[in-house]
Parts: sequence; structure tokens; C-alpha cells
Amino acid sequence: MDKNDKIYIAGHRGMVGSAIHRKLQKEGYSNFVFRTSNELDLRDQQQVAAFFAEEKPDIVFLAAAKVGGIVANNTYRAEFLYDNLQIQNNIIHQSYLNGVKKLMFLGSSCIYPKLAPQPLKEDYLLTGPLEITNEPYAIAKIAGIKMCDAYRAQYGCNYISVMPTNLYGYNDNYHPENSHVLPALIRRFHEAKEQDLPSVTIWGTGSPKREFLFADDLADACYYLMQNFNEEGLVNIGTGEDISIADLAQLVKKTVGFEGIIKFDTTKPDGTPRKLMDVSKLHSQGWKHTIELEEGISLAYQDFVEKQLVRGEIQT
Ligand SMILES: NC(=O)C1=CN([C@@H]2O[C@H](COP(=O)(O)OP(=O)(O)OC[C@H]3O[C@@H](n4cnc5c(N)ncnc54)[C@H](OP(=O)(O)O)[C@@H]3O)[C@@H](O)[C@H]2O)C=CC1
Ligand SMILES: C[C@H]1O[C@H](OP(=O)(O)OP(=O)(O)OC[C@H]2O[C@@H](n3cnc4c(=O)[nH]c(N)nc43)[C@H](O)[C@@H]2O)[C@@H](O)[C@@H](O)C1=O
Repeated sequence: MDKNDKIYIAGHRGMVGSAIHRKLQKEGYSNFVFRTSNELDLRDQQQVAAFFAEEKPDIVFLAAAKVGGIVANNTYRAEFLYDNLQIQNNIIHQSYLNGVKKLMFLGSSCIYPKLAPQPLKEDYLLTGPLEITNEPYAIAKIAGIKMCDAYRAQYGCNYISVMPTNLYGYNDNYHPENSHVLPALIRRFHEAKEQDLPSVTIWGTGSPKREFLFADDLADACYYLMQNFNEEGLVNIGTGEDISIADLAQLVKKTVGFEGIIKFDTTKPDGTPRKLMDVSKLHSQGWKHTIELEEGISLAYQDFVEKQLVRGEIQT
């Protein structure tokens, strides 16, 4: 990447896209092109073709997607498959037609088989059945990896794929039903404290384990790999450490300062029992995370409080 390259961050208002933007600004990049989903619907082939022909970006970060937690993935199965395939097909194909120098595709740890051995190595891709709650999303993400590899093999495009673990951070989605677990718990514990409630209920049994990476660490890794990684296949991005959902709830409870008890709603799905990333490929490339979970939850909670109380930006 050169300092005067024209950089298109698809999804620049989202949690990941905004973190990548902050990181690139910090590194001295300033030639950006952005479109919100209202200005450019990335599912629309003609709109995307016209945008690439007009703007001719040099570098693309593909961080736009239909994103959500376990219940959103399971409820809006059609949109998670259709929107994500459309968005990534349009961006990757138009990048090829318009001579984009390098593209990064963001997948997810849910591409791995539900019962794959732990930790999850990159070569476990397509070795077994997927977790059913997010199968449509995972199928779209797997197609994205294969699309980058196919354009590299046939046309020599330098398109790389990274697989982030579960993320959290600034600009997260705090929707009560559709969000991921960490923002959901931050909000629920905060509201319970505010309302002086005796208990907070979390979904599932509490026994599944998840790994969490702060979005600014992810952005740092994305920038690093954009400069140093030029191969087919995929690279996991995570911390290599996980925690049970019950223990995570205790951490959020402590950070928020809630004093009641925790209950479990076992009518809600647990999803994959465990999704611990093998990060040896990432570490061998020379990158490691810096923000540990407790610190990250504290930063995310401050951001939530500020957005909710000061700017009224949290969705209801
Ligand atoms: N959050 C997580 O835990 C994880 C996320 N990822 C991946 O990281 C990437 C970013 O996720 P994250 O930042 O969390 O998601 P967000 O929901 O925060 O942001 C997604 C962005 O995508 C844009 N977008 C969605 N649909 C369209 C559309 N039809 N046309 C144009 N833009 C659209 C939105 O734009 P606008 O704001 O303008 O509406 C939004 O800014 C995704 O690829 C996701 O799969 C991977 C692993 C975990
Ligand atoms: C990033 C990843 O995110 C999704 O997969 P997931 O890891 O299952 O994500 P999740 O954050 O929604 O849940 C994690 C765990 O936490 C439990 N849990 C408890 N209480 C709440 C709760 O209140 N909300 C949510 N969402 N989960 C809760 C929940 O039951 C589950 O056991 C994919 O669909 C896919 O999008 C993907 O790639």
C-alpha cells in the first residue's frame, strides 16, 4: 500500500470498517473513498459497477456485510445468504474488472465445521458440517474465500482472506435481539443496574466457549497483513484464548458494577460449543494482539455509556 493509494473501505461506518479507517488515518493515509448503504446498495450489481468505474480505487477492504449474533443469523437466514453473496460477488468482481491492486476479504470463524478439533487451524476449512444457526452466513463467507482464490489463480489478482474471531469494540451493534453476545450483555447488565433489577438472564447454558478480539486490534492486524501477506487461502485473526459465556457474563457484570444474580434461558440456542482460533500462522507472520479482554470490555462499556447517554445513538 502506498500513502497516496485510493482506498475504498466498504462498510466504513460499521464497527470493523470504522476501526480500519482510524488505523489507516493514524498511519498517514488520507485518500479514502466511502459510500453509505443509502448512497450505494452493494447488493446491486449495476450500482456497484458504476461506482468502481467512477472511483477506480487502488485498495479495497471488504468490511461490508449483513452481520449479527446467533439469533439474527438463525432468523434472517435468507438475507444472511443473499445479501452477503451479492455484496462480496459485486465487490470482488468489480475490483477485478477495474484493476484494484489489492483487496482484503473479511470472513469469520464460523466458516469452520461445528465439531472441528480445537484450536481451529486454517486447513480445517470444508472438512465437516457447519453449525446450523449460522450456516447461510458461513456458506457465503466460504464462497468469498473461494472467490478470492479463484480470481488469484485465474487472473493473478492479489486478493487475500482473513478470518476474524468474534469481535467487539467501538461502534458495535447493541440491538437487544440481533447483536452479538458481548454488546448484548453490556447493554443488559447496564440496564439492569440502572433499573435496580435483581437478575440478568443470558441466553443458552453458559457453557459454550468463545474467543474475543477488540476491533482496533483486528484493524491493526488487517493493516499488517495488507502490507505483508500475499497468498491464497486464509489467515485466522484472534487471540488464541477463549472463555465460557458464563465466565464472560461474570466479567461484564463486574465491569458494569451490577450486583444481582445471573440466570440462563436455555430455550435460546448455544450454537457452536467452541470456536478457538489457532493463531500460529498469524503469529508466524509477525502479528499479535495487544488489548486483553478485561481492558477491552472496559473500553467498549465506556463507549456504550457515552453513545447511549451523551449522543443517544444506541438503537432500541
Ligand atoms: N462483528 C463480529 O463479531 C465479526 C465480524 N466479522 C466480519 O467483519 C466485517 C464487518 O463486520 P462489523 O463491522 O461487525 O459489522 P457492522 O454491522 O458493524 O457493519 C457492517 C457494514 O456493512 C455495511 N452494509 C451492510 N449491508 C450493506 C449493503 N447492502 N450495501 C452497502 N453497505 C452495506 C453497513 O453500511 P451502513 O452503515 O452504511 O449501513 C455497515 O457499515 C463483516 O464482513 C463481518 O462478517 C467477522 C467476524 C466477527
Ligand atoms: C461472530 C459470530 O457470531 C455468531 O455466532 P456466535 O459465536 O454463536 O455469536 P453470538 O455472539 O451471538 O453468541 C455467542 C454465545 O453467547 C450466547 N449468548 C448468551 N447471551 C446472549 C445474548 O444476549 N446475545 C447473544 N447474541 N448471544 C448470547 C449465545 O447463546 C452463544 O452461545 C454467528 O452467528 C456468526 O455471525 C459469527 O461469525
